[in-house]
Amino acid sequence: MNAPAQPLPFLKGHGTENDFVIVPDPDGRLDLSAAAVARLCDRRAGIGGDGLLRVVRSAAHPEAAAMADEAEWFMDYRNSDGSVAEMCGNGVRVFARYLERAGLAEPGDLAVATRAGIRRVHLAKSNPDGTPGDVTVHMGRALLPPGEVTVTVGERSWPARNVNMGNPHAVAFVADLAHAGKLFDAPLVSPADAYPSGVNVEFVVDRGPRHVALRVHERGSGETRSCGTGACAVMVAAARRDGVDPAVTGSPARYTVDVPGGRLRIAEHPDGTVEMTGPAVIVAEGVIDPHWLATAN
Ligand SMILES: N[C@@H](CCC[C@H](N)C(=O)O)C(=O)O
Repeated sequence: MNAPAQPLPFLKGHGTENDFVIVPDPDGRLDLSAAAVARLCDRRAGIGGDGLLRVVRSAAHPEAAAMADEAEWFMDYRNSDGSVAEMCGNGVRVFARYLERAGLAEPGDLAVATRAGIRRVHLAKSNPDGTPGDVTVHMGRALLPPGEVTVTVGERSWPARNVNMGNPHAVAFVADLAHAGKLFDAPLVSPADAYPSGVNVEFVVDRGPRHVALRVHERGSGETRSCGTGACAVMVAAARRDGVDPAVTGSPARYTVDVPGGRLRIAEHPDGTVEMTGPAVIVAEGVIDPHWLATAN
Protein backbone atom coordinates (compact mmCIF):
# COMPACT_ATOMS: atom_id res chain seq x y z
CA MET A 1 0.00 0.00 0.00
CA ASN A 2 0.96 3.66 -0.12
CA ALA A 3 1.87 3.92 3.56
CA PRO A 4 0.15 6.83 5.30
CA ALA A 5 2.55 9.17 7.07
CA GLN A 6 0.27 9.23 10.11
CA PRO A 7 -1.16 6.37 12.18
CA LEU A 8 -4.22 5.06 10.37
CA PRO A 9 -7.53 5.04 12.29
CA PHE A 10 -9.55 1.83 12.29
CA LEU A 11 -12.60 0.34 13.99
CA LYS A 12 -13.66 -3.23 14.55
CA GLY A 13 -17.27 -4.33 14.18
CA HIS A 14 -19.47 -7.32 13.51
CA GLY A 15 -22.91 -8.32 12.31
CA THR A 16 -24.06 -11.68 13.73
CA GLU A 17 -20.34 -12.33 14.36
CA ASN A 18 -19.28 -11.83 10.75
CA ASP A 19 -16.48 -9.46 11.74
CA PHE A 20 -14.78 -6.62 9.92
CA VAL A 21 -11.88 -4.22 10.16
CA ILE A 22 -13.32 -0.80 9.25
CA VAL A 23 -10.94 1.72 7.69
CA PRO A 24 -12.30 5.25 7.23
CA ASP A 25 -10.75 6.76 4.10
CA PRO A 26 -13.22 9.50 3.12
CA ASP A 27 -11.07 11.03 0.39
CA GLY A 28 -9.95 7.71 -1.10
CA ARG A 29 -6.27 8.31 -0.40
CA LEU A 30 -5.37 4.76 0.60
CA ASP A 31 -4.35 2.16 -1.93
CA LEU A 32 -4.70 -1.00 0.18
CA SER A 33 -3.00 -3.93 -1.55
CA ALA A 34 -4.39 -7.45 -1.18
CA ALA A 35 -1.40 -8.23 1.06
CA ALA A 36 -2.15 -5.25 3.31
CA VAL A 37 -5.81 -6.28 3.64
CA ALA A 38 -4.82 -9.87 4.43
CA ARG A 39 -2.39 -8.62 7.06
CA LEU A 40 -5.02 -6.41 8.73
CA CYS A 41 -7.51 -9.32 8.73
CA ASP A 42 -4.97 -11.81 10.11
CA ARG A 43 -6.26 -12.99 13.50
CA ARG A 44 -2.79 -13.55 14.97
CA ALA A 45 -0.45 -11.11 13.26
CA GLY A 46 -3.03 -8.37 12.60
CA ILE A 47 -6.31 -6.98 13.92
CA GLY A 48 -8.42 -9.89 12.66
CA GLY A 49 -11.59 -10.04 10.62
CA ASP A 50 -13.54 -11.98 8.01
CA GLY A 51 -13.22 -8.93 5.79
CA LEU A 52 -12.40 -5.24 5.56
CA LEU A 53 -14.74 -2.30 4.96
CA ARG A 54 -13.05 0.79 3.56
CA VAL A 55 -15.32 3.80 3.97
CA VAL A 56 -14.84 6.09 0.97
CA ARG A 57 -16.89 9.00 -0.35
CA SER A 58 -18.46 7.70 -3.59
CA ALA A 59 -17.27 10.78 -5.45
CA ALA A 60 -13.70 9.86 -4.53
CA HIS A 61 -13.80 6.29 -5.87
CA PRO A 62 -13.76 5.43 -9.60
CA GLU A 63 -16.06 2.42 -9.11
CA ALA A 64 -18.65 4.52 -7.25
CA ALA A 65 -18.49 8.03 -8.72
CA ALA A 66 -21.55 7.36 -10.91
CA MET A 67 -23.57 6.57 -7.75
CA ALA A 68 -22.43 9.68 -5.84
CA ASP A 69 -25.65 11.62 -6.46
CA GLU A 70 -27.70 8.93 -4.71
CA ALA A 71 -25.26 7.51 -2.18
CA GLU A 72 -22.62 9.66 -0.51
CA TRP A 73 -20.63 6.69 0.82
CA PHE A 74 -19.09 3.69 -0.97
CA MET A 75 -18.41 0.40 0.80
CA ASP A 76 -15.12 -0.89 -0.60
CA TYR A 77 -15.44 -4.49 0.67
CA ARG A 78 -12.53 -6.97 0.68
CA ASN A 79 -12.43 -10.57 1.84
CA SER A 80 -9.84 -11.56 4.45
CA ASP A 81 -7.51 -12.91 1.74
CA GLY A 82 -7.52 -9.45 0.16
CA SER A 83 -9.80 -10.34 -2.75
CA VAL A 84 -12.52 -7.93 -3.84
CA ALA A 85 -16.21 -8.92 -3.62
CA GLU A 86 -19.29 -7.27 -5.07
CA MET A 87 -21.39 -7.24 -1.92
CA CYS A 88 -21.44 -8.06 1.77
CA GLY A 89 -24.81 -8.07 3.52
CA ASN A 90 -23.54 -8.08 7.11
CA GLY A 91 -20.89 -5.60 6.03
CA VAL A 92 -23.48 -3.07 4.81
CA ARG A 93 -25.21 -3.11 8.20
CA VAL A 94 -21.92 -2.59 10.02
CA PHE A 95 -20.89 0.09 7.51
CA ALA A 96 -24.13 1.98 8.23
CA ARG A 97 -23.57 1.62 11.97
CA TYR A 98 -20.10 3.14 11.53
CA LEU A 99 -21.56 6.11 9.62
CA GLU A 100 -24.08 6.66 12.42
CA ARG A 101 -21.41 6.46 15.12
CA ALA A 102 -19.14 8.85 13.23
CA GLY A 103 -21.99 11.38 12.88
CA LEU A 104 -22.08 10.86 9.11
CA ALA A 105 -25.61 9.43 9.12
CA GLU A 106 -28.71 9.73 11.34
CA PRO A 107 -31.03 6.93 12.40
CA GLY A 108 -33.49 6.48 9.55
CA ASP A 109 -32.88 5.87 5.85
CA LEU A 110 -29.66 6.12 3.93
CA ALA A 111 -28.19 4.78 0.70
CA VAL A 112 -24.85 2.97 0.49
CA ALA A 113 -22.98 2.45 -2.79
CA THR A 114 -21.53 -1.04 -3.31
CA ARG A 115 -20.00 -2.84 -6.29
CA ALA A 116 -23.38 -4.55 -6.73
CA GLY A 117 -25.15 -1.18 -6.89
CA ILE A 118 -26.90 1.00 -4.36
CA ARG A 119 -28.30 -0.63 -1.22
CA ARG A 120 -30.93 1.24 0.80
CA VAL A 121 -30.53 0.87 4.54
CA HIS A 122 -32.76 1.68 7.50
CA LEU A 123 -31.06 2.32 10.84
CA ALA A 124 -33.60 1.81 13.62
CA LYS A 125 -33.44 4.08 16.68
CA SER A 126 -31.65 2.76 19.77
CA ASN A 127 -33.56 0.33 21.98
CA PRO A 128 -34.99 1.62 25.32
CA ASP A 129 -32.02 0.02 27.15
CA GLY A 130 -29.60 2.08 25.02
CA THR A 131 -28.40 -0.80 22.84
CA PRO A 132 -28.29 -0.05 19.12
CA GLY A 133 -31.38 -0.82 17.07
CA ASP A 134 -31.36 -3.35 14.24
CA VAL A 135 -30.44 -2.42 10.70
CA THR A 136 -32.55 -3.34 7.66
CA VAL A 137 -31.00 -3.56 4.20
CA HIS A 138 -32.86 -3.69 0.89
CA MET A 139 -30.74 -6.30 -0.79
CA GLY A 140 -32.17 -6.15 -4.32
CA ARG A 141 -33.50 -9.13 -6.26
CA ALA A 142 -32.13 -12.65 -6.09
CA LEU A 143 -31.17 -14.07 -9.49
CA LEU A 144 -31.71 -17.80 -9.88
CA PRO A 145 -29.70 -18.97 -12.90
CA PRO A 146 -31.22 -22.17 -14.33
CA GLY A 147 -29.54 -25.52 -13.85
CA GLU A 148 -28.59 -27.43 -10.77
CA VAL A 149 -25.13 -27.45 -9.25
CA THR A 150 -23.56 -30.04 -6.98
CA VAL A 151 -21.67 -29.38 -3.74
CA THR A 152 -19.23 -32.00 -2.47
CA VAL A 153 -17.43 -32.31 0.86
CA GLY A 154 -15.35 -35.46 1.28
CA GLU A 155 -17.54 -38.46 0.50
CA ARG A 156 -20.82 -36.52 0.56
CA SER A 157 -22.48 -34.64 -2.31
CA TRP A 158 -25.70 -32.61 -2.43
CA PRO A 159 -27.70 -30.97 -5.22
CA ALA A 160 -27.56 -27.20 -4.74
CA ARG A 161 -29.32 -24.07 -5.97
CA ASN A 162 -27.36 -21.36 -7.76
CA VAL A 163 -28.43 -18.00 -6.31
CA ASN A 164 -26.87 -14.62 -7.05
CA MET A 165 -27.39 -11.83 -4.50
CA GLY A 166 -24.97 -9.48 -6.24
CA ASN A 167 -22.36 -12.12 -5.35
CA PRO A 168 -22.50 -15.85 -6.11
CA HIS A 169 -23.90 -18.57 -3.84
CA ALA A 170 -24.52 -22.32 -3.97
CA VAL A 171 -27.22 -23.37 -1.47
CA ALA A 172 -27.36 -27.03 -0.43
CA PHE A 173 -30.07 -28.46 1.84
CA VAL A 174 -28.54 -31.11 4.08
CA ALA A 175 -29.81 -33.52 6.75
CA ASP A 176 -27.35 -32.32 9.40
CA LEU A 177 -25.06 -29.26 9.46
CA ALA A 178 -22.30 -31.47 10.86
CA HIS A 179 -22.22 -33.30 7.52
CA ALA A 180 -20.40 -30.29 6.06
CA GLY A 181 -17.41 -31.36 8.19
CA LYS A 182 -14.77 -28.94 9.44
CA LEU A 183 -14.89 -26.77 6.31
CA PHE A 184 -11.18 -25.94 6.52
CA ASP A 185 -11.11 -26.22 2.73
CA ALA A 186 -13.55 -24.85 0.17
CA PRO A 187 -16.23 -27.38 -0.80
CA LEU A 188 -16.06 -28.61 -4.39
CA VAL A 189 -18.78 -27.13 -6.58
CA SER A 190 -19.57 -28.46 -10.03
CA PRO A 191 -19.87 -27.73 -12.84
CA ALA A 192 -16.94 -25.36 -12.25
CA ASP A 193 -18.02 -23.04 -15.06
CA ALA A 194 -21.20 -22.20 -13.11
CA TYR A 195 -19.00 -19.92 -10.98
CA PRO A 196 -16.09 -18.52 -12.99
CA SER A 197 -15.12 -16.17 -10.12
CA GLY A 198 -15.57 -18.61 -7.25
CA VAL A 199 -18.55 -19.12 -4.96
CA ASN A 200 -19.86 -18.88 -1.41
CA VAL A 201 -21.39 -22.18 -0.26
CA GLU A 202 -24.26 -22.48 2.23
CA PHE A 203 -25.35 -25.68 3.99
CA VAL A 204 -28.92 -25.48 5.27
CA VAL A 205 -31.20 -27.45 7.62
CA ASP A 206 -34.81 -26.84 8.64
CA ARG A 207 -35.57 -25.61 12.14
CA GLY A 208 -39.35 -25.19 11.80
CA PRO A 209 -41.95 -23.58 9.53
CA ARG A 210 -40.19 -20.80 7.57
CA HIS A 211 -37.22 -21.16 9.89
CA VAL A 212 -33.86 -22.51 8.71
CA ALA A 213 -30.26 -22.61 9.96
CA LEU A 214 -27.05 -22.46 7.95
CA ARG A 215 -23.32 -22.87 7.92
CA VAL A 216 -21.33 -21.06 5.27
CA HIS A 217 -17.94 -21.32 3.59
CA GLU A 218 -17.18 -17.91 2.12
CA ARG A 219 -15.15 -17.28 -0.99
CA GLY A 220 -11.99 -15.48 0.13
CA SER A 221 -12.61 -15.88 3.87
CA GLY A 222 -13.28 -19.56 4.72
CA GLU A 223 -15.97 -20.64 7.18
CA THR A 224 -17.51 -17.61 8.90
CA ARG A 225 -20.10 -17.23 11.66
CA SER A 226 -22.55 -15.51 9.31
CA CYS A 227 -23.06 -14.29 5.77
CA GLY A 228 -25.82 -11.78 5.04
CA THR A 229 -25.96 -12.28 1.28
CA GLY A 230 -25.76 -16.04 1.95
CA ALA A 231 -28.70 -15.89 4.37
CA CYS A 232 -30.74 -14.04 1.70
CA ALA A 233 -29.78 -16.63 -0.93
CA VAL A 234 -30.82 -19.37 1.50
CA MET A 235 -34.14 -17.66 2.23
CA VAL A 236 -35.05 -17.48 -1.46
CA ALA A 237 -33.87 -21.06 -2.13
CA ALA A 238 -35.89 -22.30 0.87
CA ALA A 239 -39.01 -20.41 -0.26
CA ARG A 240 -38.84 -21.90 -3.77
CA ARG A 241 -38.24 -25.36 -2.31
CA ASP A 242 -41.32 -24.81 -0.10
CA GLY A 243 -43.36 -23.81 -3.16
CA VAL A 244 -43.52 -20.18 -1.99
CA ASP A 245 -43.11 -17.41 -4.56
CA PRO A 246 -44.26 -13.94 -3.45
CA ALA A 247 -44.56 -12.88 -7.11
CA VAL A 248 -47.34 -15.49 -7.39
CA THR A 249 -48.97 -15.18 -3.95
CA GLY A 250 -48.82 -11.37 -3.94
CA SER A 251 -47.72 -11.26 -0.30
CA PRO A 252 -44.24 -11.18 1.26
CA ALA A 253 -42.57 -14.40 2.37
CA ARG A 254 -40.82 -14.05 5.74
CA TYR A 255 -38.18 -16.47 7.01
CA THR A 256 -35.97 -16.63 10.08
CA VAL A 257 -32.41 -17.65 9.21
CA ASP A 258 -30.19 -18.77 12.09
CA VAL A 259 -26.45 -18.49 11.56
CA PRO A 260 -23.74 -19.70 13.96
CA GLY A 261 -23.33 -16.08 15.14
CA GLY A 262 -26.98 -15.14 15.63
CA ARG A 263 -30.25 -14.66 13.77
CA LEU A 264 -31.34 -12.74 10.67
CA ARG A 265 -34.89 -11.96 9.59
CA ILE A 266 -35.39 -12.02 5.83
CA ALA A 267 -38.37 -11.18 3.65
CA GLU A 268 -38.92 -11.51 -0.08
CA HIS A 269 -41.53 -9.13 -1.51
CA PRO A 270 -43.91 -9.65 -4.44
CA ASP A 271 -41.69 -7.44 -6.64
CA GLY A 272 -38.83 -9.90 -5.99
CA THR A 273 -36.80 -7.63 -3.73
CA VAL A 274 -35.25 -9.11 -0.62
CA GLU A 275 -34.97 -7.32 2.72
CA MET A 276 -32.67 -8.40 5.56
CA THR A 277 -32.83 -7.23 9.19
CA GLY A 278 -30.22 -7.89 11.85
CA PRO A 279 -27.80 -6.40 14.34
CA ALA A 280 -24.66 -4.36 13.69
CA VAL A 281 -22.14 -3.64 16.41
CA ILE A 282 -18.97 -1.56 16.67
CA VAL A 283 -16.74 -3.09 19.33
CA ALA A 284 -13.49 -1.10 19.30
CA GLU A 285 -11.50 1.61 17.65
CA GLY A 286 -7.84 2.40 17.50
CA VAL A 287 -4.93 3.24 15.24
CA ILE A 288 -2.83 1.09 12.93
CA ASP A 289 0.96 1.50 12.96
CA PRO A 290 1.75 2.58 9.38
CA HIS A 291 5.25 1.10 9.54
CA TRP A 292 3.88 -2.32 10.47
CA LEU A 293 1.34 -2.16 7.67
CA ALA A 294 3.97 -1.08 5.14
CA THR A 295 5.85 -4.35 5.75
CA ALA A 296 2.86 -6.27 4.36
CA ASN A 297 3.97 -5.78 0.78
N1 LIG B 1 -19.97 -12.03 4.58
C1 LIG B 1 -20.58 -11.39 3.50
C2 LIG B 1 -20.19 -11.78 2.10
C3 LIG B 1 -18.76 -11.35 1.80
C4 LIG B 1 -18.33 -11.57 0.37
C5 LIG B 1 -18.18 -13.00 0.00
N2 LIG B 1 -17.16 -13.70 0.77
C6 LIG B 1 -17.85 -13.09 -1.50
O1 LIG B 1 -16.67 -13.22 -1.86
O2 LIG B 1 -18.78 -12.99 -2.29
C7 LIG B 1 -22.05 -11.15 3.68
O3 LIG B 1 -22.45 -10.91 4.85
O4 LIG B 1 -22.81 -11.08 2.72
